[in-house]
Amino acid sequence: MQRIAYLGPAGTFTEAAVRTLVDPDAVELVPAATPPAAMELVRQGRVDAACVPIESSVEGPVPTTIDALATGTRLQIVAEAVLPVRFSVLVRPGTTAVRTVHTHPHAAAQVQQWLAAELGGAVLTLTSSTAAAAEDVAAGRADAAVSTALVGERLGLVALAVDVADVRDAETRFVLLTTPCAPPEPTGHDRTSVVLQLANTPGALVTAMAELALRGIDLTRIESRPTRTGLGTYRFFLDCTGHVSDPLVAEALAALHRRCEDVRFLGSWPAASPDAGTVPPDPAGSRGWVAGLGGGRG
Ligand SMILES: O=C(O)C(=O)Cc1ccccc1
Repeated sequence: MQRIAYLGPAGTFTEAAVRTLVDPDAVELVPAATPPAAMELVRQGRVDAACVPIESSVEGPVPTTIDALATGTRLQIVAEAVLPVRFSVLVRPGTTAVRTVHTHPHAAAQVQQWLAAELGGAVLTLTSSTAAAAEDVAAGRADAAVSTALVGERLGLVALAVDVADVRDAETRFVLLTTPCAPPEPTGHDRTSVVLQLANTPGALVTAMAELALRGIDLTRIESRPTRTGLGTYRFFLDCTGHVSDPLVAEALAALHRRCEDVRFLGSWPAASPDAGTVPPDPAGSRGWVAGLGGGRG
């Protein structure tokens, strides 16, 4: 039976995400304390895959996930799930005053106005997941947790408020990672991701991005993260539409490989949200035109 690690403990949004990506009855789900810990289990061969949150529509990237993707032995994204997130504020039955609140940083970012308005004086502590925060409440280590209704029911907590959100319709993207493998077959709605290490020269980033732009490849995400070797040195995470088997995406990756100090391929996989379209193999028939010149046509 395949073993799949996920950001636990049981009841996290990540568990809900992994359940949409694999048949939960056909795999063993293995909770891990943090995204890097889940990813390390894959690198050590102790699980077959890991599911981790990578970005949210409100707070942007999950830094621990993307840093662990850029360093250590390479892992590859093979699938993604985009989930709407709804928060409940959970307390133990009979709680009358809330002085401490625990939650995950991405949940905190999505309910900060609500917390300030409703629980203004409470001290916020960040936890490794929303379910871990709820466990803290159940164990008496916190008065309230920003978590999910489901975890509240499981732990015998009650909801002080449900459907709490500063921004309506927030979504989080989760990815399924394995050791390097042949990417899943192209579907026509795929996403490709790379991490670039660029020379510290004027125009290096613009030139790299131009390799996509000039081929009509849509850049769907760009992040920079410090390399931790000194101020002013960054890695760039680029997501684009298309699949490594699309000729234009392959050409762009080859050009990036020529231009960058290092390119780490993070995978090509079916996109869950509609921002990823197709990259036509020969827009305007230009390849056909060049091929024809060799035969005296055109
Ligand atoms: O803590 C969780 O339940 C997670 O899966 C991480 C997370 C936290 C907040 C929003 C989306 C994902």
